[in-house]
Amino acid sequence: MKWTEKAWDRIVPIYEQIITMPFNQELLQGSLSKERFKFYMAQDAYYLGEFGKALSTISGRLRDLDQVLAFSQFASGAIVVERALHEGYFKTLGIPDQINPSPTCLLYTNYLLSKSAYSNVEVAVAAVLPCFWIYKKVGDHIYSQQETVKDNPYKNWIDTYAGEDFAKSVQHALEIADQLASQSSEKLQEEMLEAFEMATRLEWMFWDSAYKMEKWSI
Ligand SMILES: Cc1ncc(C[n+]2csc(CCO)c2C)c(N)n1
Repeated sequence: MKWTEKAWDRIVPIYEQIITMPFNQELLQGSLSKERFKFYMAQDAYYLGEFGKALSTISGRLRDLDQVLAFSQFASGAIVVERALHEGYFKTLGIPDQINPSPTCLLYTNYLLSKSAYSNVEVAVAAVLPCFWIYKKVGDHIYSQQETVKDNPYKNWIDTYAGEDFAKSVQHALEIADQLASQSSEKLQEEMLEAFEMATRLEWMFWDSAYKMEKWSI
């Protein structure tokens, strides 16, 4: 069994809950409040910048040059989306340039930055994988259902991760994770699974915190 198959099996219960979260249901229906979407967008822009840095760090730590190149392309992909948000949604929604991360956003980004710098690079790759894979799965799910909803105001955002190029990146990231896992000990593979599960949980929390428009309690 491939490592990625084991990884998916492990997070199926979380994935099933992600699909039915109010944030994603309302995004799909087009009924999500503008306030919540705006909160999400601002936090996501912060997330994307930090995620891009984590991917760059991983890129520099990989040994195989094809993998180095792939991760540096993923990093620029994340920053390009961040820039596009700034040019587009930030202006139309009136989001300020300076974003203070919410507790969950800071938790998730710092988790990824810390894994990318201080864990084995195999574990770091496993930690960033849910970002790709969960968005692909959730995106496909939403995309397949949204035909029923006319004039969804969030259509542009839903389309962001629906293209062929994104599908190829996800496939490539999965292949790299499997290549690395196949050269790793059982113990390291288990550590990779744990990081993958933790980051999946943090994806759930990121949507949940956007729906709640989470604030710092002090
Ligand atoms: C919280 C959060 N998690 C994942 C993504 C999706 N995403 C961000 S960068 C990237 C791949 C490289 O461009 C993908 C798939 C997001 N937008 N926000």
